[in-house]
Amino acid sequence: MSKGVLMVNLGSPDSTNPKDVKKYLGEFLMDERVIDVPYWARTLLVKGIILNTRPKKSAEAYQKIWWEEGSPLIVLSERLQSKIDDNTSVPIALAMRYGTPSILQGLQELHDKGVDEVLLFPLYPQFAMATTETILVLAEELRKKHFPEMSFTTVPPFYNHPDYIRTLANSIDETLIDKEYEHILFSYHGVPERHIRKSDITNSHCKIDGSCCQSASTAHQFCYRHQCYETTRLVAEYLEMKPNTYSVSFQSRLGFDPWLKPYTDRTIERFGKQGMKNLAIVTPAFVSDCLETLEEIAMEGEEIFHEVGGKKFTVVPCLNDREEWVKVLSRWIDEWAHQTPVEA
Ligand SMILES: C=CC1=C(C)c2cc3[nH]c(cc4nc(cc5[nH]c(cc1n2)c(C)c5CCC(=O)O)C(CCC(=O)O)=C4C)c(C)c3C=C
Ligand SMILES: [Fe+2]
Ligand SMILES: [Fe+2]
Repeated sequence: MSKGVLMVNLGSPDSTNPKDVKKYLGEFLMDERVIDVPYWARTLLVKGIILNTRPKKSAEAYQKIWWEEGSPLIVLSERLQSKIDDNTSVPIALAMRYGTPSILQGLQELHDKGVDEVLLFPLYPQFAMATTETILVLAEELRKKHFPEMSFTTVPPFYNHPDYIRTLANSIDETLIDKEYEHILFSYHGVPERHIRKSDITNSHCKIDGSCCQSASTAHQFCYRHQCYETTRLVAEYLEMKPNTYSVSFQSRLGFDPWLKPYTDRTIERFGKQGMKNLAIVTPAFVSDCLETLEEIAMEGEEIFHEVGGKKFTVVPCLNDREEWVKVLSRWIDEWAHQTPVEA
């Protein structure tokens, strides 16, 4: 048996051309775990409505953050892969759930290197059906179809792993050490409330009323909301943050369904209106900076804050390819690769 790793991130369009953005959004939004309505309704909504207007607007947003080497999300994921590769002897392939390099290409790359035991590594700290689950389902479909001899092990969501919490806390500390700030906002990507109910394996725990996520439940292994609040609680504990100096919000909502609240844009606006002058913001649902952090938070968020009287808006970068994070991931991979199988 030969081992290898497939790291999977979300993906980006091939370029900022509206045609490429449309192709990417089409693949992304037609995923039944992203827009989880019957196929006919999804087709009507995505192909009939969203793809007629959104690609132009999204392309303009991508143009503001695009780098010479390409999409920040892809470039940063490649840098992470390359640095981990330097630290471990295990073959590491990188794939994107949407766009390229695809999961099929990543598995093929590992297969060509003789790998038949794959560590599937979704690059998401918190579980969501629109992120972790869709990667695992597609990878398994492709394995069965193209690589039946392969076996998979999956890296579980690491939202509460001490190594992740410490690395995230250190990155916050490093960014904010000499900065004045009154409050840290932990802004996570949002999901429709319906997704939380669908992922509730008990069918009864999640009430989305603010209390369920604090009472113990087996539902929490698949509860994005619980996992976001846990990441926040553990980082706050690690940094010994005082109550009321930090809070949680959810960004990037799309459409008219209720999404997880409170919404980030409205929270930033409220803080400014209440007289807050120095706000810091961290985005723990993203391990790599991307459109949602570089444009929606660092540009739009800052603009909202300034419009309502805020002065200083400090954004903590994602973990990206920072050294401590590379070391953590390399160690996780090495520990998996060198563990001795448990005897039956
Ligand atoms: C119903 C729509 C969406 C759900 C649900 C959703 C969940 C979700 N997404 C991320 C991470 C990222 N999303 C990004 C971009 C993005 N997300 C949506 C829609 C949903 N996301 C859209 C339409 C877009 C594209 C941009 C736009 O038109 O607004 C990105 C950035 C990609 C990039 O190229 O930089 C990331 C990363 C998570 C973690 C998540 C659920 C927890
Ligand atoms: Fe998203
Ligand atoms: Fe919950």
